[in-house]
Amino acid sequence: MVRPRLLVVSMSLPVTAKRTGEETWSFTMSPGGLVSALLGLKEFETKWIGWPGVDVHDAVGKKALSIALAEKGCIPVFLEEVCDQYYNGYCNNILWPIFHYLGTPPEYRNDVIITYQSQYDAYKKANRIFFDVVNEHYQEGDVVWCHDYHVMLLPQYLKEYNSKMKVGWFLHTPFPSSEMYKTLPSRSELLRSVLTADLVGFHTYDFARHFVNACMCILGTEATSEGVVDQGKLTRVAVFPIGIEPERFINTSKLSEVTEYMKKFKSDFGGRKLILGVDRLDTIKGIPHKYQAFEKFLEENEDWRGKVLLLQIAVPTRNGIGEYQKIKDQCHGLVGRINGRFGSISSVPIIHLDCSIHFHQLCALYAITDVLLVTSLRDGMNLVSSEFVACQKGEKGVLVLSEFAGAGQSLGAGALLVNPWNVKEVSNAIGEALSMSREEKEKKHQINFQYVKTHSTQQWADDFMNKLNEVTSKAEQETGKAPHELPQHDVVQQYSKSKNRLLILGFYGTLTKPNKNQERRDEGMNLELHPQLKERLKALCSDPKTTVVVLSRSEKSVLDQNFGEHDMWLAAENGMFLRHTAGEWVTKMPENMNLKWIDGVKQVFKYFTERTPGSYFQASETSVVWNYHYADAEFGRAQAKDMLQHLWAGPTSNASVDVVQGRYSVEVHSVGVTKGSAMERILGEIVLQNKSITTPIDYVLCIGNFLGKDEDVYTFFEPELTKKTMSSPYYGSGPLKKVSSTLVDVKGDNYFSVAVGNTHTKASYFLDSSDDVVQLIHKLCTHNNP
Ligand SMILES: O=P(O)(O)OC[C@H]1O[C@H](O[C@H]2O[C@H](CO)[C@@H](O)[C@H](O)[C@H]2O)[C@H](O)[C@@H](O)[C@@H]1O
Ligand SMILES: O=c1ccn([C@@H]2O[C@H](COP(=O)(O)OP(=O)(O)O)[C@@H](O)[C@H]2O)c(=O)[nH]1
Repeated sequence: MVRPRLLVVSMSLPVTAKRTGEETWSFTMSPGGLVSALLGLKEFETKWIGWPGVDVHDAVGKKALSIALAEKGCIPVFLEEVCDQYYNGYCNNILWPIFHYLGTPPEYRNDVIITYQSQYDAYKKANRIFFDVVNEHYQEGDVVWCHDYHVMLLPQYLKEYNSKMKVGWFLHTPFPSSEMYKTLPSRSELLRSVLTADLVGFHTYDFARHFVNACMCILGTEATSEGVVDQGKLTRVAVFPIGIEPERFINTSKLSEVTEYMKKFKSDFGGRKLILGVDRLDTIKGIPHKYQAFEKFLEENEDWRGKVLLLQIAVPTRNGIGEYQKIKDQCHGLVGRINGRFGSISSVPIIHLDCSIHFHQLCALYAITDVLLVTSLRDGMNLVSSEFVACQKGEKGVLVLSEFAGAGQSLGAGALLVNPWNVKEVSNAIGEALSMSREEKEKKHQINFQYVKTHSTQQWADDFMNKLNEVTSKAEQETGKAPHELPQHDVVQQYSKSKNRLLILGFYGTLTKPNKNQERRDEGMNLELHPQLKERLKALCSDPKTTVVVLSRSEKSVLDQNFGEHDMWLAAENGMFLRHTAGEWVTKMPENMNLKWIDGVKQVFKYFTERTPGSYFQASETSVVWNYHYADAEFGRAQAKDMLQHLWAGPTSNASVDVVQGRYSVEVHSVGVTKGSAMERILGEIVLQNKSITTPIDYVLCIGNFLGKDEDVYTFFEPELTKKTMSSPYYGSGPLKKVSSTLVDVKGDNYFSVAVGNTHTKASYFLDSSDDVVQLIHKLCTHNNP
């Protein structure tokens, strides 16, 4: 099978560069799990795009570094002056703490606007720089795999530029509950961008669920078992727990150098039991909590004093950030205190090392460890746990693992899970691990070893890529059916040529002001006519060759209020009532329409409104709608489900009604009340009142932001369907009889059906927002005089 080339994009490259001369560079491996994990991708032709860990300002240096990195399959991204504000600022001081439930750091609380905004600007700039580099190296067919919170805007930049690029985004950290995520000022922009990717991946179900939930609460998208649906477009969201490259650890542990280290360390530690900690010195790793728990253990277990050593490898990280300096001091203080309390002339209970160690030493330590202690307060996965499992030999050690690490979900069965905030619990777990029987330790180890062996990095990447390919090939199949961007030039040209035009316009989302933030809570507010439309509509409607119909689900009074002054047709309640603004309302309900169900439905809606804060309902003459735009989204949805049960069991059980679920609404109306079905009657009335009509309608433009059930209006005028409709009994016996053969003359090039803000539609074309509708109307009314 030919695999596509893979462009991996992450903030850091796997190597950190150091300048050794004008044109010479040396490299060390970058720390952290993301790098370790991605180095395990062997079966793809991979180019890695990222920051080389240094600022380079001169062209000679950049060129030399690019050449040296190219030999390692790496492409540098030079971030220059934005680097500090971007990496230390927005990424690691805003996104990182929020994603790990630490909240916004204190310094931002007094300086939210300046600090936040300048750092977010740097974030945007940096993402643009990443975009430029990806673009420069992208070849058709490549897959672009974006990693982590550093590049959340990248999917959007890539897709805007080339919608055919296959783009995946994977988050290595937790995605927090929406309650925490909501505090981020740029919350919706980041979510929207991530949703443009073809596939979005997380380590655990919790993180995926939180993401889907945040989209639902903040953007008002829908959740399905496959992912997030926004305006009909589905973004797949799935869970891919990362692994390690087990063979690398297993084989390295067998090397003689490693065996030598094992012997040496054992002798250095003087027969004491070894508790090991390996973490970047990061606030989320809970190192102070680990020390406090160990102190408690020593306090309560006098017998173990002098017989156990806690060795903590605290790998330096993010030195440019104040919080990371503080945590270092805090750890040093605690170690001093505990060593002072429980140490002796010949030994101390804690060795804390502020450094990284050689891979062979790391494997040797993993191999001889009795207890690996992981007390992360939050951790995306924690690969150290898996590495420890892979390296264990002889009598096995025990994994004590924080329940707040992603690894807790995959290695929990073979570990002692702990809440790192509960010092006593961790202390007890240390005791339990140290005294566990050999058999029990072996049993636990085997469970985890099987998992680690079978869930490799390669497997993880294969799963992600297979899913991405599946998703994108499905999307390609569907692209043929997708609507095209409205060719506005043709729309205007055909308009100029035509003699009798019909314009059918929706109201909400079509002629109202667009929701700028694109957040759910703003949706219910935009019920007023777009401010730039008034004059333009006036001009449009005063053209004698143009008939304008506003076809909305709104009530008569709302249409009167917004459009009463123009020379046009108003079709309220999805066409159940119709009037020309010069005349009175007439009822256009089908005969024998039974509306007896309305009172019962109103009672159910009233009941749920009282019990759902922020919800409300509106009853018109032919339908009842319950809205929960302003209610808690998740609760609103649960209530809506419950409401459906009540409706089906009660007032709608024997009634001929449709119950339609909108994004934040439940609507009940008589069967078949759709905009498309109303079109026939509307057209009949227009013709009837326009007795002098001599020219057939030779231009139809239908624009809306309609519910799925109302999209039948887009197909109503399609040339083949129009012919069918013309010969239907309705026309034969009704008011259109006389003009039926000459009523509508649309052949396709003079018919435009347009969905606003929705590319998953039956309409042939789309426009992005009502701002575009305003522009278009402007062009139509100035077509002779632009
Ligand atoms: O490059 P740094 O800023 O120094 O940070 C190192 C990496 O830390 C984070 O790693 C995460 O990825 C691991 C693998 O998926 C996961 O096991 C761990 O729980 C995470 O914390 C960060 O997400 C990376 O971007 C950094 O490179
Ligand atoms: O001196 C060291 C010790 C460990 N590690 C590696 O750092 C990674 C830590 O990954 P983890 O997922 O546990 O946490 P992260 O640092 O990514 O948050 C592991 O692969 C370790 O082998 C390292 O780079 N240098």
